[in-house]
Amino acid sequence: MAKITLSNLRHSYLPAPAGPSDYALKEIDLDWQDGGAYALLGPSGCGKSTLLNIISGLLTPSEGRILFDGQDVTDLPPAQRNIAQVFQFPVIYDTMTVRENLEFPLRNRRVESAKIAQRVAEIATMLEVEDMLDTRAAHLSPDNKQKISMGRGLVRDDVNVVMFDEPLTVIDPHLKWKLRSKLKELHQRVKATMIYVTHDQTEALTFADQVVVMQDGEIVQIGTPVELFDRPQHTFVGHFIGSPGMNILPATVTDGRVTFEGQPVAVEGAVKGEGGRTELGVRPEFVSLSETGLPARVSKVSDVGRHAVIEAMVGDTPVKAVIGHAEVEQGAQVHLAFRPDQTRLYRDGWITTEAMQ
Ligand SMILES: Nc1ncnc2c1ncn2[C@@H]1O[C@H](COP(=O)(O)OP(=O)(O)OP(=O)(O)O)[C@@H](O)[C@H]1O
Repeated sequence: MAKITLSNLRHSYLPAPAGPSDYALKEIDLDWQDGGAYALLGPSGCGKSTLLNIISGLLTPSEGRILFDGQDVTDLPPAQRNIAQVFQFPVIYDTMTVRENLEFPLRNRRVESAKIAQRVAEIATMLEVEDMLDTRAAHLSPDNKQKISMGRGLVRDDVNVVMFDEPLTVIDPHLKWKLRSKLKELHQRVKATMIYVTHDQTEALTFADQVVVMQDGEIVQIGTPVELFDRPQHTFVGHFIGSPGMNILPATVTDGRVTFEGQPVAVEGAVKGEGGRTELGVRPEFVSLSETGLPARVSKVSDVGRHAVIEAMVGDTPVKAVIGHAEVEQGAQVHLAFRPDQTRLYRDGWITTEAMQ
């Protein structure tokens, strides 16, 4: 396994890019540590596949270098990069048995028979497919085919990185959670550097120790799932992660004091900088109903199992709050309180409050 360094990477699909908007990847500097479990998370079109293809060598970046353990591989073709990839759709040979499919990447590398048998047995146990080893792959369900496809990606222990590109796309929804946690467990056992590409926050947060969040060709934050939830560095991360996402509310700052819809709001710490577009960020989990606070009218109540999500209008701005059952009805006049240590200020999208000590 290897540490992977992306240095000053930029990529445009246009022959003569003029400005930043012509770049599918704007400026990427990033180290993927040896043995780490990473997710690359972002909406469709943000540049995930472009970045993955640059790492695997299918695409040469317009600018910048890729290093594996300090060695420049930018000009190496995919076959010489020693990478295993698992794609959205299963890549297996239908005419072979499950065992032969798992053996294939090792036979291709002329690994000795005893080692192949041992490795295939290990992977089959981890994936819980021992009882299918002699079944012809054509007879497997789509879920099991994808499991075997993952097994083929994991069976070699000499690859630099294993990359998963939206691997749960074909998996039945009720089996997704099972495979999600299985993959996490596999990482803990195999200890390979793994990069998991997805637009699904649940998949990213379940699998990864570090999540790399991308938007519009840029990395907006790298952090643990808890860090991304607790203190989003950018409004995009706040909004994209969480269900529902963070409330991002227009705010005014005068002499370091913050107001929202004409009312003062306490934020987590001192406000830095000045000018630009200022917004408050507070997660619905930290908005509560209170005796005093921002006057609001409840416009929507959705019961979502263990709690309810309400939307309440403060002036012209909707604010979401997670509250207990039946605390309030649609149309009710209420007051909202934001928990100050969980209320952040953003300037032009980026966090601008100092964290509370
Ligand atoms: N071969 C190509 N030629 C021109 N533009 C491309 C090409 N491939 C991707 N793009 C553009 O580059 C940007 C990033 O696309 P990319 O496929 O990397 O995003 P993504 O995050 O992987 O999206 P998805 O999840 O939909 O695959 C998009 O604006 C896309 O339209």
